[in-house]
Amino acid sequence: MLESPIRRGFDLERAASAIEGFIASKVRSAGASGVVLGVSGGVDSALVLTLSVRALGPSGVLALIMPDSRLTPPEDVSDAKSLCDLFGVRRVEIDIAPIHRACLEHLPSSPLAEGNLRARIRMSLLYYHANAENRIVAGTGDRSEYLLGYFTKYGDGGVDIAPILGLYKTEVRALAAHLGVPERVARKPSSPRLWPGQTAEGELGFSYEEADVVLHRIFDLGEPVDKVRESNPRLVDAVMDWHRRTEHKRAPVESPALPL
Ligand SMILES: Nc1ncnc2c1ncn2[C@@H]1O[C@H](COP(=O)(O)OP(=O)(O)OC[C@H]2O[C@@H]([n+]3cccc(C(=O)O)c3)[C@H](O)[C@@H]2O)[C@@H](O)[C@H]1O
Ligand SMILES: Nc1ncnc2c1ncn2[C@@H]1O[C@H](COP(=O)(O)OP(=O)(O)OP(=O)(O)O)[C@@H](O)[C@H]1O
Ligand SMILES: [Mg+2]
Repeated sequence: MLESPIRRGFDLERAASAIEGFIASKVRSAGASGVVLGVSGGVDSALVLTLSVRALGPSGVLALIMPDSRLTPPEDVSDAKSLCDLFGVRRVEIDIAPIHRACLEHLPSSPLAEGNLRARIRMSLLYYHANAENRIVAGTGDRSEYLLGYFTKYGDGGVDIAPILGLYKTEVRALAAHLGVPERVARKPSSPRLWPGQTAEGELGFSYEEADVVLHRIFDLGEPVDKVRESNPRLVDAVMDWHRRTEHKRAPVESPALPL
């Protein structure tokens, strides 16, 4: 029996069945023909692809491979293609470089905004295909990214369903390997690849192995932050800083109460 690296007694096989049931039920209740998702060559999208195929069969899944040809490593594209071929899933490849370049002709320079624009272009292309083929957009965000707010609002965060939002990154890797995702993808260091040289752990300032333990103790076990802090104050402060700064990404859009 495969165990979660951080949660005792949490059975990843049963988690996989629950996620597969969720995907099938959401597609059914939406009256959709299946899901569409972006497949990057990274582990999160590889796992959602795997679970979606198990839930819906290959014909229920459409994969968009959306490299920016100026930035995306070619091995990511070949990993993404191989994964789709492994599962017999239809794949559409779209180079987003010309779209990104065309947008920026009209926009002032900002490295962060230019990076997030890539995620938002991908979201728009996913929704185009969702509309065109009566599919729903399957998100690939995991619990670590969600609690840290490590995603682009209305970019990779703009989705219809979030099948792996309950799994920490360390669990995503374990489950992906268990379900047959090739090791090189299951172990690939995470990166949004929104700008040159970007890695998730480099930008966050800590590893997912470190963060997941802290997040689990605080958000699942309900331990007081001050108690968790005793083990490693700098780490816990850094993790909670990401969490607090991104509260707005997890909250419903706010509107004023009107004096009616
Ligand atoms: N208090 C508040 N209440 C309501 N809205 C608020 C707000 N503060 C900012 N905002 C809005 O949010 C915007 C900032 O959020 P956002 O646009 O997301 O931008 P931001 O969080 O600054 O950047 C996105 C982060 O997610 C990372 N990322 C992106 C994509 C994928 C992955 C990955 O894991 O692969 C990671 C990326 O590397 C970067 O660190 C502001 O421009 C503003 O519009
Ligand atoms: N080149 C790409 N082609 C298709 N989809 C992409 C591409 N880059 C990013 N995406 C979409 O955006 C999502 C968020 O990117 P992110 O990097 O967090 O996920 P990942 O690459 O699947 O895994 P990891 O977080 O471990 O790198 C991806 O899972 C995928 O759905
Ligand atoms: Mg990635």
